[in-house]
Amino acid sequence: MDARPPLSLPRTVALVGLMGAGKSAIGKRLALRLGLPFVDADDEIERAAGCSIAEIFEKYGEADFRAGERRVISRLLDEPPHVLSTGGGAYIDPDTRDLMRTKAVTVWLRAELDVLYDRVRKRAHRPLLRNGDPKEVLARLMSQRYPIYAEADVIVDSTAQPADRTTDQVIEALRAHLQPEKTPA
Ligand SMILES: Nc1ncnc2c1ncn2[C@@H]1O[C@H](COP(=O)(O)OP(=O)(O)O)[C@@H](O)[C@H]1O
Ligand SMILES: O=C(O)C1=C[C@@H](OP(=O)(O)O)[C@@H](O)[C@H](O)C1
Ligand SMILES: [Mg+2]
Repeated sequence: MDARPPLSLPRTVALVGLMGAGKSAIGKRLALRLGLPFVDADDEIERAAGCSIAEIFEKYGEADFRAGERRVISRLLDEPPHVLSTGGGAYIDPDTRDLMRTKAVTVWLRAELDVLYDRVRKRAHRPLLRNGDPKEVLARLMSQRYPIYAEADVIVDSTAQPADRTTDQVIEALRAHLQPEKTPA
């Protein structure tokens, strides 16, 4: 039993990381545990566009998707504190990253290539993984994006362990970041 007071969040917690890191899955669990609303930015983009992310990429291309993503995330970051799972490229866009830096506590769910691949290979809805070998695409994106995700406020490893355990680790890492004086060394 944890006798410490519940973690209170002054700002939205935004989860970042590559496709398959578990941003959506861990985000839902984290919101439940913290008693906060959960929002998946990708769902909000689909709702605003009236079509799927794959269709947005097909019809308008990635640049238009990023512009829509920026608008939606900007709107969400002006709402009261919640848990926000973002799509893997959101934090890579410099303007969206600036918004998230200013208005959210950012958490990078860092995962190894085999873990990511094992999670994404079962589903085909991610447009960036449809062109070429998905494992090679993920490896390339890791080398491009990991130095940028590393700028997040908090970093937690998303391993093959149960998702609830990773959620516990996110909560501990947030506590250490937000209330360092109350966290035992
Ligand atoms: N330990 C785990 N942590 C996070 N996700 C997991 C785990 N084990 C299996 N998964 C599954 O991996 C898949 C990819 O996760 P998802 O949350 O969609 O990632 P993202 O939003 O970062 O792309 C989901 O179907 C999720 O249920
Ligand atoms: O990495 C990316 O650029 C993308 C990740 C996806 O979200 P998930 O990371 O939740 O799969 C989604 O936003 C879109 O397909 C683009
Ligand atoms: Mg997701």
